[in-house]
Amino acid sequence: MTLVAGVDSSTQSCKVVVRDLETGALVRSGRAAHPDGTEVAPAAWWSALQEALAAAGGLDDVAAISIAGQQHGMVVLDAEGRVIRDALLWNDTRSAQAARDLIDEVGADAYAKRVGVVPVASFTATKLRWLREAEPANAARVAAVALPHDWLTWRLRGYGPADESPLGPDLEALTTDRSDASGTAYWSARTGEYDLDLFSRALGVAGREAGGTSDGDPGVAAGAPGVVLPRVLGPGEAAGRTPSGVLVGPGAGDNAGAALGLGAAGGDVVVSIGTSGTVFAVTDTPSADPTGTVAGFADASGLSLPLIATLNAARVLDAIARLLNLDHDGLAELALTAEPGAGGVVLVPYFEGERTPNLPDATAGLHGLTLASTTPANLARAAIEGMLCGLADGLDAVRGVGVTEQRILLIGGAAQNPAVAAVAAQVFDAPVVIPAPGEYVADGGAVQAAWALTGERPVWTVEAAEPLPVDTRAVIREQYAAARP
Ligand SMILES: Nc1ncnc2c1ncn2[C@@H]1O[C@H](COP(=O)(O)OP(=O)(O)O)[C@@H](O)[C@H]1O
Ligand SMILES: O=C(CO)[C@@H](O)[C@H](O)COP(=O)(O)O
Repeated sequence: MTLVAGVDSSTQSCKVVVRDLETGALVRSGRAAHPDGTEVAPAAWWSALQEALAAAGGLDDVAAISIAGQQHGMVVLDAEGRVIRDALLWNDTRSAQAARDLIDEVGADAYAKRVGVVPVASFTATKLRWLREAEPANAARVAAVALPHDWLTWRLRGYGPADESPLGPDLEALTTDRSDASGTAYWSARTGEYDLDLFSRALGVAGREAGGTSDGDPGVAAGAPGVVLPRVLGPGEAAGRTPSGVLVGPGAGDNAGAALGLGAAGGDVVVSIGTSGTVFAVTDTPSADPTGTVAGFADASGLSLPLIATLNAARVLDAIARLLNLDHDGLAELALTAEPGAGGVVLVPYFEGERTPNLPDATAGLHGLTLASTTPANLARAAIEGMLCGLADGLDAVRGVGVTEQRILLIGGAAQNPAVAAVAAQVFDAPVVIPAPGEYVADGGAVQAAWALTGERPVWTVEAAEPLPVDTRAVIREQYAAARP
């Protein structure tokens, strides 16, 4: 049996799946936790990857692997291949002013036309601008900028600081893929190229794409001017091999990874409820929304991935469950005892600020409280309703760039919660399908590994329950629309 592995290095944890190349059957899996916080030492991802790989039985009998991961995080490397400072993650909002400054200089329309996105604090370019202004000494040392999955892929192939890696700090060997590059705000899904002017506006120095074509190739001579940006691999293109010879696929941003793992196609809209809430679809043509609500990302199969993301999803439920002293099942049970609309109680869940809508400094608010409506059950339901209403607004925005859906595929840690499923059928006005419990981002990595190994995208079956019948309760979105800013 030939085995392939996929990784999801996500915000909260690292997950590994090992699958049979022929059938796609899950053979082994493993996971390990990531530290909390919006600023994380990449070394923690590397040790979580080792732990999750060991839990999944290691790579000795695995032919190929590919790493998908959280998007946008800023990993800055010096000329010795060392990480200069902790990575700022996608949900770190300190670069909100930097985003506004970049838009003022370039224009929202121009950004959308050039790179398919308008900067918000999540995107890498804004984090580089923040670094340049807040930590100029660190900015001056930057020799390469990578995303989380780029850096892990590079380390897995044996690169890194000389005292930590067999192949040393060859920055020219850095790679990324189309989907993750499209989340930087300096790479265009439309042209398939870096926009080096937008990069230098962010960090204040010139950038250039790494020249190495694969392990062993000489690439651009070390010391060539300009900050190194990872070479952008196409779908099915290998990044190289691990020191022990395992083929390494291109990797992907986690949402593009999930689309690949699910086999999402025309008519499918994916709603993912993990740390982030995301709504996205695979489309033939890139989108360019000048309002910046919908990001015109690339997918991991050569197509496009219009996407909205919220900063407040599964952890809203974690917080309210904690407050009510319940576990996830207890929260579900309690929420389902309340009526749709939660007796008029609305939770606008901007606990971490918000990205959709773009309100980086917002906080959460509870509305509609009366003495009669202030019950644990209404609060539990309001948390689920508020979180899903944010995503339903996002679905409307994704429809606004021309996406039409026949069904919604609901995935991510919170999708298995029975109350989330039931309320989703009341909030979304389209059939909701819940795929079998699984790690679809890591599965996308396994698809990439198989693709890089054989030259063909594998066709594996994804099990799913019957669609939930549409059960729209208009009150839920109406009262949310009245309460949110
Ligand atoms: N049954 C459940 N109900 C609600 N939330 C859940 C449930 N199971 C897991 N979660 C939450 O889902 C999140 C993890 O989901 P995941 O998709 O793995 O996130 P990420 O990929 O961002 O790390 C955690 O916040 C976890 O508490
Ligand atoms: O910022 C985005 C997408 O633009 C997020 O979706 C991140 O990619 C984090 O994903 P999770 O860890 O929540 O899956």
